[in-house]
Amino acid sequence: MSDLPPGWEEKKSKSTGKTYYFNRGTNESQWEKPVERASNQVRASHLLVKHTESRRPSSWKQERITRSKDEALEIIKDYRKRITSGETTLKELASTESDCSSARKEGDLGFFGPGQMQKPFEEATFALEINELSEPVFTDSGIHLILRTG
Ligand SMILES: O=C(N[C@H](Cc1nc2ccccc2[nH]1)C(=O)O)c1cc2ccccc2s1
Repeated sequence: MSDLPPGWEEKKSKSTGKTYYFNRGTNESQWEKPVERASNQVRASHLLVKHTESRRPSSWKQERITRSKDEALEIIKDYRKRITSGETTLKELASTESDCSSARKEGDLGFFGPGQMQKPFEEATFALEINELSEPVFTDSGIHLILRTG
C-alpha cells in the first residue's frame, strides 16, 4: 500500500480502473500522487486526566478512576504550571500521568482532520499554533492539555 501524506486516500476510478487520490480536507480528487499532507490536517500530543464523570472512568493507570472533576482540574492546572515553568515537558508528563492509551507514545495522537476527534478537542487544537500548549480542555473523556506538534 503506497504511503500517502495524512488526509489523502487512494481510490480506483470506476470507469477506467485508474488510481486517483482523494483529499479528505477539500473533497477534491487528482490523478497525481500527493506529496504533502492535506492542508486541514493537524498533529497533537495530549495529557488526559480522567474523573468520575468521564465517559470511560478507567485507564491503563487506574482500573477505576475515583477523583472528582474538580480534583482533575487542579491536577491539570499543576501540570500546566510545571510545563510552562520548564520543569518538565508535556510529552514526559503524558508518558507517566496521562489516562489515555496514547501515553505509551508520549501522548502523540498522530495527524487528524475535522470530524475525527471530539469537537472541543478538535476546536482547541485547530486554534493552537504549532508548539503551543492549550489551556485545560474539557471533553466527555476528561480534562486535557494539548500540545499542537504539526
Ligand atoms: O480515544 C482515545 N483514548 C481514550 C481517551 C481519549 N479521549 C480523547 C478525546 C480526544 C482526543 C484524545 C482522546 N483520548 C481512552 O484511552 O479512554 C485514543 C487513544 C489513542 C491512541 C493513539 C492514537 C489516537 C488515540 S485516540
